[in-house]
Amino acid sequence: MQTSVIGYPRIGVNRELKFASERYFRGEGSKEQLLQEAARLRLTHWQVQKQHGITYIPSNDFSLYDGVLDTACLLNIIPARYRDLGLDSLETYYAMARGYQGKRGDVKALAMKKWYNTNYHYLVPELEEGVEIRLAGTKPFDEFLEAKQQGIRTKPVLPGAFTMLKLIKYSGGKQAADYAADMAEVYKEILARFEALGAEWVQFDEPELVRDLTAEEIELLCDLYGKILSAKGRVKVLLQTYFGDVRDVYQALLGLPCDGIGLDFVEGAENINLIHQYGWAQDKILFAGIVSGKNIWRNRYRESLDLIAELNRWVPHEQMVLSTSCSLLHVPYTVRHEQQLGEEVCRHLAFAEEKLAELTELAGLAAGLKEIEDAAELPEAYVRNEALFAEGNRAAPNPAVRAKTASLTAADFVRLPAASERAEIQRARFKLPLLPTTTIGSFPQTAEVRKNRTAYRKGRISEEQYRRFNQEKIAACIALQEELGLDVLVHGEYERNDMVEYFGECLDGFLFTEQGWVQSYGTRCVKPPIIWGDVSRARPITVEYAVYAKGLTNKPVKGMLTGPVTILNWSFPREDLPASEMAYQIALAIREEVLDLEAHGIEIIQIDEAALREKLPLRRSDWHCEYLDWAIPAFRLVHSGVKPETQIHTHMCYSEFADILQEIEAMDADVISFEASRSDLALIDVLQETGFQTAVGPGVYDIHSPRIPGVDELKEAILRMAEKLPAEKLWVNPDCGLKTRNEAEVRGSLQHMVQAAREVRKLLIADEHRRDALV
Ligand SMILES: CN1c2c(nc(N)[nH]c2=O)NC[C@@H]1CNc1ccc(C(=O)N[C@@H](CCC(=O)N[C@@H](CCC(=O)N[C@@H](CCC(=O)O)C(=O)O)C(=O)O)C(=O)O)cc1
Ligand SMILES: N[C@@H](CCS)C(=O)O
Ligand SMILES: [Zn+2]
Repeated sequence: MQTSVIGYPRIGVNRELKFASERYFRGEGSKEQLLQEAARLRLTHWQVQKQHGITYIPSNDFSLYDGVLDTACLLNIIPARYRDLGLDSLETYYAMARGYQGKRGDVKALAMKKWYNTNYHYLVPELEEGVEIRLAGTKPFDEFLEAKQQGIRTKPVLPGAFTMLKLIKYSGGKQAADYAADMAEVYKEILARFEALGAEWVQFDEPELVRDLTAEEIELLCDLYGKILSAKGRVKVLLQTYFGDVRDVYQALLGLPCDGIGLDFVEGAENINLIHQYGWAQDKILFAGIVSGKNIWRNRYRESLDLIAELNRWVPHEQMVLSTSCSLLHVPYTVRHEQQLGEEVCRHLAFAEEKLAELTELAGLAAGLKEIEDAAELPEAYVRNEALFAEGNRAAPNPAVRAKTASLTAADFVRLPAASERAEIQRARFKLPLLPTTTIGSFPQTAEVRKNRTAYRKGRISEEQYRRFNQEKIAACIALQEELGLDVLVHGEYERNDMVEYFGECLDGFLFTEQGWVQSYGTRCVKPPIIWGDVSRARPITVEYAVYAKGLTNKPVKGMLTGPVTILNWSFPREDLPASEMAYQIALAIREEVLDLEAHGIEIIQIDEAALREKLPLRRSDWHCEYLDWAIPAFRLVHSGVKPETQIHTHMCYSEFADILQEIEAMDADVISFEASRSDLALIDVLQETGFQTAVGPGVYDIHSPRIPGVDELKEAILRMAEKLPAEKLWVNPDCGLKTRNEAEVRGSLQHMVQAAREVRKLLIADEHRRDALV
């Protein structure tokens, strides 16, 4: 049986692409050096897949920043404000990705959004009226040729036309359907070019097909592909779906003149039922996504072979290719470099490279499926795999933890008194000014901050030296915030490598990797911890630094924690427990930390739920039973035990919140900060329309861009907020933590933010007085 990989990680085992890009951004490395490193990585990735015997190796899955942005540029979808900078194509690309502030102008970056239900973020293409969709680049063709020159005939991969049309933000009056004909023309041209270059297969990624689709959307899909495939020559087209099932379009897909359909059997359990119900098409190859592209656990061959056997009832062997369930972008490179985890753990793990081996091994076993059923002696690979799973529970259950989650009652999820009553108590306690200013938690994770951590980890400095350094940073951070005049301060999170990995390291039940990097956006990566056993808190985690920071100022200092849903969503979860049980275990551990902070005099505690929206099922019909019914209670469980006067904040980033505002309100926090700036503060309209009650801080500027927002721009943002929402419920803050920025950028931006808040505050108070005088 043949094998296919949907996409491969690209940042580099040692994050080489990140470092080369950031050197280039700082002006320390040339464009040639960056492009050379990129080419080296592409070759390495193709070679490793070839060595593992993968039949269909992807190309154009590589990106210097983001694949959707690459495709927007390829299709000429570049807003005028970036074109007008008059930069070369690479610099224009980075201006769209990161914003630009320099001699040629001052423009914000494109909006950034979560890539479906993952922790990867893509740049939202923006199509202005009058911009012609046309083929305006050669990247996919260049990379195909680059691989071909190395003797590897790849399967080029691009986001499909339907998905692109759905992801684009239309800034004129037109809509997706208005561009269908132009889009189809370009995709036809792309196919013709690949045909001429000698490609056998081209993969169009269509994850939009796993969402709920209307009749018009299905019509748009059929219309698009009817056109794109109408003049197709020999080159074969694979419509690749992932992250769910295609229940709304399965029959329509069978009717399209494509050559292959990729279905996800890991996250799309319903896909097998669709095949049962409607059969398969004789003219199509099934790319069966059976090896998970999201988890880091070994594939259980027996179950996969059972699934293949089941599929074989409708799809003959020769019409089936074994595939990953989605791109391997979402898992780390390889277990080989993990020195600390130990063999007894590592043998259960499969990162990208190990998944390549699994694909090939499984394909070999699947080819002899009949023999496995009949054989007296089972193949060695099969026996080895079964033995691994026969080891049983990897970590024994922790009876104390299980007893706690089992004895939870409804009252444990309710904070008293009601939010409105708490708001009064807290107003009297904190006496904060109108439009209080604060930040989201982290301050710059500079090279020296990381060096300090690395030095401590490697035993080059003592624990005391390590802590002293962090204390000095905290003291400087508090001094800076006082100097800038912020109202609610933070300690800066200098002790944390990452808001989730850090808690993973401090809680029992988690494992963490040394090299398990996964790209989150652009050059930024995370190392998700692994949930291995039952989770509990062995000792206080954040109290010491929080108390230290509080002792340095008379202003309130927010304690800073990561919430259970985010810790769970940004970790690699175990698969032998329901998500709700894992979430409640983590919630109980973080609850202990909340109560400890409160007991040590921390009056405001922020519990970040940055990832709350991320794992919301892609289909609305699945939202409650599968997710929100435990995710919201898990958050409530964390803070329900605090006193009325303790102010609980939460923070969420990079999501579309409009459709779950009711549930967000039900989290019952006292204050919520949202990402809003990069989506043009559109959220505040929805907050207004829905009469959102919780106090909010819709981020007033985008922290992911190095540009420093001007005072006027910030005033305008705050005024827009104050026009729509009651000023006494508004907070002023950046849209996320400041860890990715440098100190000069932070100082400049916060200075402007505080000044803008003060000026708007004055205006509002003057307005109020004027109104009072009139009355
Ligand atoms: C809010 N976001 C987060 C998401 N997911 C998370 N798990 N965490 C998040 O905060 N998803 C949505 C957004 C995404 N945003 C970001 C923002 C920034 C980063 C980021 O900066 N990542 C860092 C890596 C962070 C880290 O773990 N650093 C470690 C390791 C540092 C290191 O490289 N050490 C070197 C030596 C360095 C030296 O000596 O100078 C080494 O050990 O070899 C640490 O600080 O200890 C990044 O660099 O990409 C991610 C997501
Ligand atoms: N407190 C975290 C939240 C990021 S989503 C930070 O400031 O980095
Ligand atoms: Zn955030």
